[in-house]
Amino acid sequence: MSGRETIAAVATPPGVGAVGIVRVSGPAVPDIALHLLGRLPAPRQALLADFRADDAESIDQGLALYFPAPHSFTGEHVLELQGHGGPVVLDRLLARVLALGARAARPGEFSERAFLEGKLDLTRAEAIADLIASGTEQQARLAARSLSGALARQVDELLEALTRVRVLVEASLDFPDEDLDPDLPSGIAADLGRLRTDLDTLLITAQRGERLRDGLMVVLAGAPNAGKSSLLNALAETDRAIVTPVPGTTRDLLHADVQIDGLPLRVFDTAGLRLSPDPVEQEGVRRAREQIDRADLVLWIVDDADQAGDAAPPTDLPPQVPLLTIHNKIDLTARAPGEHPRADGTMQLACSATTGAGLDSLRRALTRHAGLGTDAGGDFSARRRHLDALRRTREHLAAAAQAQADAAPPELLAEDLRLAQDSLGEITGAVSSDDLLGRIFSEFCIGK
Ligand SMILES: Nc1nc2c(c(=O)[nH]1)N(C=O)[C@@H](CNc1ccc(C(=O)N[C@@H](CCC(=O)O)C(=O)O)cc1)CN2
Ligand SMILES: Nc1nc2c(ncn2[C@@H]2O[C@H](COP(=O)(O)OP(=O)(O)OP(=O)(O)O)[C@@H](O)[C@H]2O)c(=O)[nH]1
Ligand SMILES: [Mg+2]
Repeated sequence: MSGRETIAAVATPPGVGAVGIVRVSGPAVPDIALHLLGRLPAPRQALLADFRADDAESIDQGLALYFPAPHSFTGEHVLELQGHGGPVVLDRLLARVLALGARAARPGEFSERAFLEGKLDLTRAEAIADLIASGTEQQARLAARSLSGALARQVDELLEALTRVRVLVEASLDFPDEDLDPDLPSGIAADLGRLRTDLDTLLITAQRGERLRDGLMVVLAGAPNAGKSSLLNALAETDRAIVTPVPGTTRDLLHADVQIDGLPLRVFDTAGLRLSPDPVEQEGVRRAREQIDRADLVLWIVDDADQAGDAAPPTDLPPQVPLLTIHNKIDLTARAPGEHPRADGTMQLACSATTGAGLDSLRRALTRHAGLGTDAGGDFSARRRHLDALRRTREHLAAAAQAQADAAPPELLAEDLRLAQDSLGEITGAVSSDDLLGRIFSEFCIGK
């Protein structure tokens, strides 16, 4: 810690508030406190004091809190100056602290130091940012669970199990001529099997957590005039998109952010897919297809009157994107609203954008698609970064299991396990690189 610079920032949001906080962290804190307050506050005890300018005149009267290292948020010496919440007061206070030897903190730098000082693992640091940014109660609840360590604990348990297997394998490498337990290979196989099952379970929970954090991208697609724009408006309860009886009305991509039971959705309206001589419409169709490729879910909209019975969606859609067929305009036909099983076992959903019939079923189908239909009590918020690391871990473990089954040289098995451990360790930061840390903490707000 010594030798590190002392950082400072306004920790409260810009604008006017009852109270505003300047936070300072680093080795120069005691010295800064002496100059600014005339004395060092007793540790962790609020001190009412004048915050003094260099001419000893008072900038503000406020509460000062001193957290000596290592018992602070960052693990360094921390000084909190809780003044009156006006932008000019806080700017003057920050300028004074900078003049006394601190430098302005970069976004996320306090949390980064907390991580580097071992106060927070990466999932908890990310959970702080997610908690602050959460837009729904559900997101806030899950982020709070991650902040309590729900993800970190499970990753640590897996890391421990993985380490135990590695120890067994490395032992057989280091002492190849010893009389090792003849049951060792089957023991390793069993441990590996359990590890892979536990990892898959964690991956499923993390996927749900990621969907709740980032939301689902849902794309409305289909033939012109099917009622895509009308459905966007109905789901968003606005007049976001232009609706006319003219096929080919929508050309640009439009989207609306919609919340269903705390699940954030970004719903895209697209140009109706058809061959058109009109270059503007062609471009619209190109953009629609691009968006379909990126979707978490495509709602394929058909006009119920146009479609006899079990209409199958076109075959030129990307096979990896899940698709739900929606029969719209059922107010004009005899079809009952809600879900109907199709002959091939998949579902189709019937609704009317005009009357609203069947829209509740559609909303339920959307939350079910996000994996939120069930009680999710053990959940936590997760990020794409965590999913990537879990998936890479899974691949390395699969390779390890294969090497084991093939009775491959133990060096290969050991290497796969080492790679698996590195990938898993990235999640909490047990294994990390400067590049990774830079990417994570630069997304935080200043003062955090
Ligand atoms: N005024 C204020 N409120 C705040 C924060 C802050 O920094 N200042 N926080 C900041 O984001 C959050 C609280 N998080 C904190 C986490 C750890 C410590 C801390 O002092 N930890 C020491 C002592 C622990 C103990 O006494 O049990 C440590 O970990 O050693 C302080 C705040 C939210 N509210
Ligand atoms: N009766 C009835 N009419 C509907 C319904 N949904 C949409 N329409 C009508 O169908 C026509 C086309 O609706 P849009 O929402 O513009 O259809 P679209 O799929 O966005 O069409 P394009 O943008 O041209 O691809 C309009 O006249 C709508 O009022 C419905 O559920 N019932
Ligand atoms: Mg439209």
